[in-house]
Amino acid sequence: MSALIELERVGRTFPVRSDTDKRIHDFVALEDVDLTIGAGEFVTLVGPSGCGKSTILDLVAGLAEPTSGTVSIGGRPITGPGLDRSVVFQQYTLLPWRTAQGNIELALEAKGGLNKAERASQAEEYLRLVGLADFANRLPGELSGGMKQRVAIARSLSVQPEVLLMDEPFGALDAQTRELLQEELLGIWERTGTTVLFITHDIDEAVFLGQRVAVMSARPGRIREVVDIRLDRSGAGDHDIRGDIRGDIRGTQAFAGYRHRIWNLLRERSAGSVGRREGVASVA
Ligand SMILES: Nc1ncnc2c1ncn2[C@@H]1O[C@H](COP(=O)(O)OP(=O)(O)OP(=O)(O)O)[C@@H](O)[C@H]1O
Repeated sequence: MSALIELERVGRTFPVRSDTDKRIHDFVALEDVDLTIGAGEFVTLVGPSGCGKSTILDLVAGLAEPTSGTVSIGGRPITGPGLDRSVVFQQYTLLPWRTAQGNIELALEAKGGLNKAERASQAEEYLRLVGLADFANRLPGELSGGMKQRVAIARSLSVQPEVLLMDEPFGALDAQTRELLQEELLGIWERTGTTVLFITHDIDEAVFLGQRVAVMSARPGRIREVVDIRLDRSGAGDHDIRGDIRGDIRGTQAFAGYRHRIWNLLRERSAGSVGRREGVASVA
C-alpha cells in the first residue's frame, strides 16, 4: 500500500496566557508526531481528551499549519483545504433550510463540473449509499440525529474525496445508532476505497473500525504506538443497514485482546486522566 498522507516530526504549539504570571507562552500541543496513512487505508486515532487528535485532523484538513515538521498528501505539502479531503464533524453541519438532497447538491455545486441534472442524480446515488433514498426531500429538522449524520457523510463522499477526515462523527449519537453507523461506514469504505482518518475517544470504536489504531499520549501530544488490527471481518458489507448487524466481532476474544492492549497503552501514560476501570471503554 503506497503512502498517501505523511506527518513527519510534526509539532504544533499555541500561544496561551499563563495562569500564574499572565504572560503569553507557547503551549506544546503536538511534538514529534510521525504517522503515515496508506491510500485506501482506514486509520483510527484514539487518545485522552486534549492530547491533540483534532489538531492532527486540522493539519491534515489544511485548516492549520504545523509549527515544525511537515504534513503532506501524495508527496506534496498540505498548504490549505482542498477538494481531495472532506471533513465530517461531530455536530451535524447541514444547512437547515435545504433538504437532504439539496445539502448534497450544494456541495456538488461548490465542487463544480456537473450540470443540474447530474448533480441531482449524484446526490440521489449517495443518499442511496447511506440508506436515505426515501428521505431526499426532508429538511434536516425533520431527520433524526443519526439520519442527519448520514446525510453529512453522504455529502462528504459525494464530492468523491480521496480522503475522508472524521472528527468524532458519532459522538453525539445513542449507542445503538452509533453501532449501526459504524457498520454502515465500514461498508461504504469497503465499497468506495476512500482513505479514512477517524478520531474517537472510544476504544471499542477505534478497534472496530480501524485497520490500524494510532494511540496517542498527552502533554505533549504524541503517537505512542500504532496497533495493527487483524480481525476476521468476513461477512463485512452484507448486512442490512436498517438493523441486521453482522456477526458481532466485538464479542470475540481477539477484539477483547486489542481493547485490553490499547487500554493499557493509554493507562500507562495518562493514569489519572482516564477512567478507572478497565471495563470502561471511553477515555474521555
Ligand atoms: N487555538 C488554540 N489555542 C490554544 N490551545 C489550543 C488551541 N487549540 C487546541 N489547543 C490545545 O491543544 C491541545 C490539543 O487540543 P485538541 O483539540 O487537538 O485535543 P483533542 O485530543 O482533540 O481533545 P478532545 O478529545 O477533548 O476533543 C489541548 O490542550 C487544547 O487545549
